[in-house]
Parts: sequence; structure tokens; C-alpha cells
Amino acid sequence: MSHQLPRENNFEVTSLEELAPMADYSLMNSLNCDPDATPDGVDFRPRQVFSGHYVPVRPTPIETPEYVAHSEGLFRELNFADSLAQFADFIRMFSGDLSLVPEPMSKVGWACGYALSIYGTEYVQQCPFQTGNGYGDGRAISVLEAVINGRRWEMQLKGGGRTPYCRGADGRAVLRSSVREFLAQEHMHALGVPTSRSLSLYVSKTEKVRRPWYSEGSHSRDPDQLISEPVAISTRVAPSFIRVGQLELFGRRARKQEHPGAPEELEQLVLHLIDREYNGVIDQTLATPTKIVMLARAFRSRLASLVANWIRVGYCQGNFNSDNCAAGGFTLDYGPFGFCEVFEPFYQPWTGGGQHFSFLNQPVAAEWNFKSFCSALQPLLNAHEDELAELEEIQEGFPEVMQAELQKMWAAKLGLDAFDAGLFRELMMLMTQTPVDYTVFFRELSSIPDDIGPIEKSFYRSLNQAGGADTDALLKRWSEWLAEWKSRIGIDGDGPGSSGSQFREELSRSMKLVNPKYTMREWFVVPAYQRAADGDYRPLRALQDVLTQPYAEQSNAVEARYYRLKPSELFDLGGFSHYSCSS
Ligand SMILES: Nc1ncnc2c1ncn2[C@@H]1O[C@H](COP(=O)(O)OP(=O)(O)OP(=O)(O)O)[C@@H](O)[C@H]1O
Ligand SMILES: [Mg+2]
Repeated sequence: MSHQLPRENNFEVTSLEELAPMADYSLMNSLNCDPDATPDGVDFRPRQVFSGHYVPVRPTPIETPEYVAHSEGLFRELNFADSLAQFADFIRMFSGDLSLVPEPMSKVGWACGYALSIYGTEYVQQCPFQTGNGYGDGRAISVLEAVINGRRWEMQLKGGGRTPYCRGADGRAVLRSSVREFLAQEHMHALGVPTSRSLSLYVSKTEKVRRPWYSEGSHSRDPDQLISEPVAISTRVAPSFIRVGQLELFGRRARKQEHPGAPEELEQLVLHLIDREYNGVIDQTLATPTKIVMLARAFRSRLASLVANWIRVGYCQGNFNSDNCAAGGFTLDYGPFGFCEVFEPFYQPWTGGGQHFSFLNQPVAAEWNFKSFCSALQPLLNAHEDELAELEEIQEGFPEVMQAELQKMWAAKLGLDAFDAGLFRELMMLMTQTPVDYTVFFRELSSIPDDIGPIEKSFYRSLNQAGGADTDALLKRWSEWLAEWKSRIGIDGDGPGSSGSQFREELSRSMKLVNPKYTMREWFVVPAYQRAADGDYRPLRALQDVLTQPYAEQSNAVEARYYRLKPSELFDLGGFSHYSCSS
């Protein structure tokens, strides 16, 4: 597949008219439209979509939209003027009204179907028709594909109204979950973790929907009341939104020979994925079976590196199903996620996620998603024995690749040249038994302290069951561990000003680029979305500022406010420590 690149913008985009010529809809132009679709995109009732890669859908605008925030970082990358985010035309488009967009922009968006596997097990029950043909983008609608500054981007509204995949739900996203996703995407990008990006966030001044949520101070596991919340539309941006689950939908259809065009639709989607996400990595002129093998290898390394990065920064996806796993190897779907504060290997903020999607179990969840990915590709290699064998080998090699990524990551977090199993094992025990704050601990360690004093800042003492002699024994183990660690990194206990001080400073600097100072703690986000619901967006924007520079020391005021352990009164509190799927 090759596309003519439209005009690039080496000028600042200040209006939709200037953006319009960059529109280039490769997905709609080269993939198959659902043959049962209505071209005007008025298609809001749950129904089965039997074939085709996408369904044209007209978004449903939110009533009386108001600007909440935009990503200055992404705007800069796209060469968009900041003022654009508050222009009426732009607000109209990215709050769901495409009726007036200038040519050649499309006045109709599109939604895609996908399948779901949980931990490698194929599901169809979540589809209202029990066939898998009614599951997909239920409230996500893409509205633009454009080549901007030589890069191809897809822009997708989340909460843009019903689609044929809405399963009877309202197609909306509330402000609360939209604020979380909006902030998290740009935070992850700033942390150096591949992710979909945030473009903009608009809220409705008048339209509300009801969602189950927690009453104030509730310790209930599941939401204990229905609340009315403002609806919002956030726009996310990525080279594509193709999920492992999407490949699976077409892989299943090809495997079961559901219709005569099924194998070809699978192949088209796979080639499209390569074109969108692996351009430059996989030579377009190679034969398709060779491309497929290369794709599996490239995705394996991206996925393993992604998950190692998640663990590096304390991120837990919470619901790492195949339909929440982007085939481009970046983070997607910021719903049930959270950042680990008190270190627990099985930290899991989402009440529906269980241990299998918990913090340090993410590599295993990734392995299952990778298996689902490989089995979706298999039908295309049935007549190619050698490539099929290669694919199998690549699939079986996932744990080894994952392990290597994890060891590299832990070594980097500890400032070591190579992973040290003994040192790591004792550290995990100490971190769990103490327990420590994941972010504060590694950041304090990055200063290479003389003794455990600074590290003690990260201790959640109130959670420690041990007392008296046991606590002394724990502190002694910490001191021993620190001494051992310092000898491994090549720094003896001489203190600052010793012969190695320059080396020490450099090592400290590099560790601080691996171990962030600020991460997205839910108790910072709660007041930001609560105030936003009252029309005060300042706390949200202040938080956005802090979270987009997570490695910087930032001001004393920022440090005092955001570089802190979670207050004990917030433990086990609904909406702060855990949340249900409706987040
Ligand atoms: N309010 C809603 N209306 C229609 N469909 C919905 C709604 N909420 C969730 N869905 C659909 O239910 C499925 C599971 O929801 P989940 O929370 O994983 O996804 P999401 O957060 O909406 O979307 P994404 O994975 O696109 O970020 C998805 O297919 C989603 O589109
Ligand atoms: Mg999802």
C-alpha cells in the first residue's frame, strides 16, 4: 500500500481550513466498509456487523461544549497554534459535530469491530448477539486521519455517541473518566512510555448521564450510588487504533471461514497495520508471509519493552485484555489503570481486574495477548510451513524476551550495568515487607544516599505490622542492602566529596532519568475532576503541568504538594484506592 503524501505543514496551523488539506483517509480508502452500513453514518442502534473493517458513523455532538484543556506538547508536535483549541470550528469538530468541517475532511467518522480474549481465552458472551459481531468501538469514533509534518495520525473521539457496537449503552464518557484519560496519556508520554496521545478535552455545560459511583468517604468495593455526571469528549491521537482484538476478530472469521472474503479481509488488515505502525521497520516490497513473520517479531519486542516500561514507572493497566492491547505496541485505554503507590507486587486498582491483571503480573498478561496476536495471524500462513514454524517459535520465545527486558529495566532502575538476582530478590522482600512508596523509594535511591535516612521517607510506617525488635531488624536489613547495593554500583561508603563524587553525580543523574519524581496519584486527580465538574479547570491544568515533567525536580512548592506518600485516610477509599469498570 502506498499513499501520496499530501501537503505538509511547515507553518503553524491556525484554522481548520489550514488543517483540512492534510486530511488523508487511508483506512477508509483502502480497507472495506461494512456492506450493510448507511453512507450517511446515521447508525446508532446495536446491530451485527458481519464483514468489512469499519462502519461509517456520524458522531453525536455533546450539547453546549466548553473548552477544558488541550495538550500543548502534542499541539507543538503537530504545529497547531494553541489558540486553535479554543476556536469555535475546532471545538465544534472535536466535540462531535462534523457537519461543517471544510473539504476534503469527512463529515462522517468511523468505528471498528473487535474481538475479546481474556488471558488467551476467546470470548463472545460480551456481544449482545452471542456471535462476536456486535462488539467493538462502542463509544470511540475516529474523525480524522491526516499526514502532519510527515507523520500519519488518526484522531479519535472518545465518548462521541452511539455506534452499532454500543450494545445498548449511551456512547458517552463522563468528565471524570475523560480527565483521567486526558491527563494520563500525556503523563505517560512525558514518562517516555509509548502511548496514544491526548489532543483536547471538551465538556458539556448541560448534558449529563448517570453512572454508578462511590458516595463520599465510601469504603465499599463497588459503587454504592448512581450519580449524574457531565459528559465530555476527549480526543486521542495515534498512528492507528488497531488492537490485538481487532486482528483476532478477522483471524477468527478466517479460521472459521465465516464468509468467503474472510481471509482476504484479515490480510488487508494485517497489511494496513504494517503500513500504519511498522512502516520503516518492515520493507513494503517483501512477500506477505515474510512480512507477517517480521511483524510478529517486531510486535513481540515492542510489547515486551512496553510492559517493562509500565513496571518501571509503576503503571498498572488493570484490564490488559486483547481488546485493550494496541497492535502498534503502545498503551491504550486508560480506564481501569492506576499508578502503584504503596508497593505491592499484586497491586490492582480496578475491582474487576483480579490478580491476573495486577502490577507485576502484566508480563504474563502480555504473553497471553501475544499468543492471541499470533493465532490471529496463523490463518494467513497455513500454506507456508516455514513461516508458520517461525511464527510458532517467535510466540514461544516471548517469555525469554520479556525476561530480558525486565532485567534490563530493573538494572537501569538500580543504576547497575547488569541485573543482579540476589540484590533484586532481597530488595523486593524489603519493599514488600516495609512497605515502601514505589515512586519515592526509587527516586530517593537515585540520590545515592549515604545511609538509609532519605529512603525512610518512602516508608509507609503505619502499614508495617512489625514493631520493636522486628522493625529494628528490618532497618538493619535495609542498611545492609544499601551497603551491598553501593558496593555493586561501585560507590563505597565514603560520602560526598570522596574521590568518586563526579561518578556518583553522573550515576545519580542517569538514575533520575529512569526513576520519575512525580507520578499520577489518584488522590491528585480526584479534586481535579471534581473541581472541573464545577467549571473550575485550574487544578486540572496545574496537575497537567506537573505530570508533563515527571523527571524534573520542579519548584519547592510543587515538591511539597506532589512528592508525597498517600495519606493514610485515603486507603481503601472508593474512587481513590480502587474503582469499578465505569471509571
Ligand atoms: N458508555 C458506553 N457506551 C457504549 N459503549 C461503551 C460505553 N462504555 C464502554 N463501552 C464499550 O464497552 C467495551 C468495553 O469498555 P472499556 O471500558 O474497555 O472501553 P473504553 O474505555 O470505552 O474504550 P477504549 O478501549 O476504546 O479506550 C468497549 O468496546 C467500549 O467501546
Ligand atoms: Mg477498552
